[in-house]
Amino acid sequence: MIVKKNILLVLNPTAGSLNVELVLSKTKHWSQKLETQLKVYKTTGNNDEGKIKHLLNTSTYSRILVAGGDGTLKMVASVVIDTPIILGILPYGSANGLATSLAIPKDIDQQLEIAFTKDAMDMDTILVNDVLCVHIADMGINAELIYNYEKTASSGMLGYALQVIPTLFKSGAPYDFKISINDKVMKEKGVLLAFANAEKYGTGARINPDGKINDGKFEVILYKKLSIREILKTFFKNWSVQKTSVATYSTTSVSIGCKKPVPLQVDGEYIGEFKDFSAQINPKSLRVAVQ
Ligand SMILES: Nc1ncnc2c1ncn2[C@@H]1O[C@H](COP(=O)(O)OP(=O)(O)OP(=O)(O)O)[C@@H](O)[C@H]1O
Repeated sequence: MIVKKNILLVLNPTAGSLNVELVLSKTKHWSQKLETQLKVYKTTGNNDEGKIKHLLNTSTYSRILVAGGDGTLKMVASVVIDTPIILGILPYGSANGLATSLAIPKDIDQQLEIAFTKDAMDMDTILVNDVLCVHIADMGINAELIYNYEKTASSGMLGYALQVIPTLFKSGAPYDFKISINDKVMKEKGVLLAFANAEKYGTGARINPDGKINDGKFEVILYKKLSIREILKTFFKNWSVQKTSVATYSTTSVSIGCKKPVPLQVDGEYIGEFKDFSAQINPKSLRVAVQ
């Protein structure tokens, strides 16, 4: 008797750009073709994490395919972190930060081929103030922008762009940062300080050109200045800031103290305002199928 591999599809029916019927029928088709046993779990927004943990306790799954946005992906990642289970990404959110950095294609059949059949990359994750970060976290002006965007009913990139100017008017930036890396302490002023595991934001803007998601390190990137023009340019793929206004440190951990509370966002989600920050790498902690 052939024992079929168990595959779990976690699908968020409310995610930004998801066509539920299409994803379901294509995934079932690939599962039949590859002779796997498919279980579908549709999220409800109500204790999905607990219900997925329960499914994993009752059967052994070799892969979990995640159809949704960054929120759904993070929720599943937090369940499978430090386990051998491989994640397949079907990116259908309004912004798909990790998928952009991993160059997951737009075509559903190509996505499913990767998710079902390709080998896993063991990627690093970061813990930022005890919050799991798979992609990029930052403190300062971008987190203020995300906070203002989440407060309004607007959606999509335009809604986000419209918040740039009002955010800059109200902003608490520049901030005073005391950055401690190993035994070195640096006092710097800046408008944005990022903890970058990946190379690019979901928009495609390359914040961390030398960043590798599986090198056991992350980059602390300090933007000393950012003009309105430069912030607007972060919406475009070919964005790069002038080297003179940026300082980059590659590390496995950092702690940061601020004189006043600074807003923090992790993987596109606003977390809150803090005076003290810490970030540590969790090397090779998440297995993701890539091309
Ligand atoms: N059936 C559901 N009904 C309502 N909300 C849901 C449901 N399933 C999941 N959610 C909510 O969806 C959110 C996660 O959405 P996700 O991030 O995947 O998509 P998105 O918001 O379109 O994408 P992005 O994060 O890329 O902007 C969570 O807040 C979760 O609670």
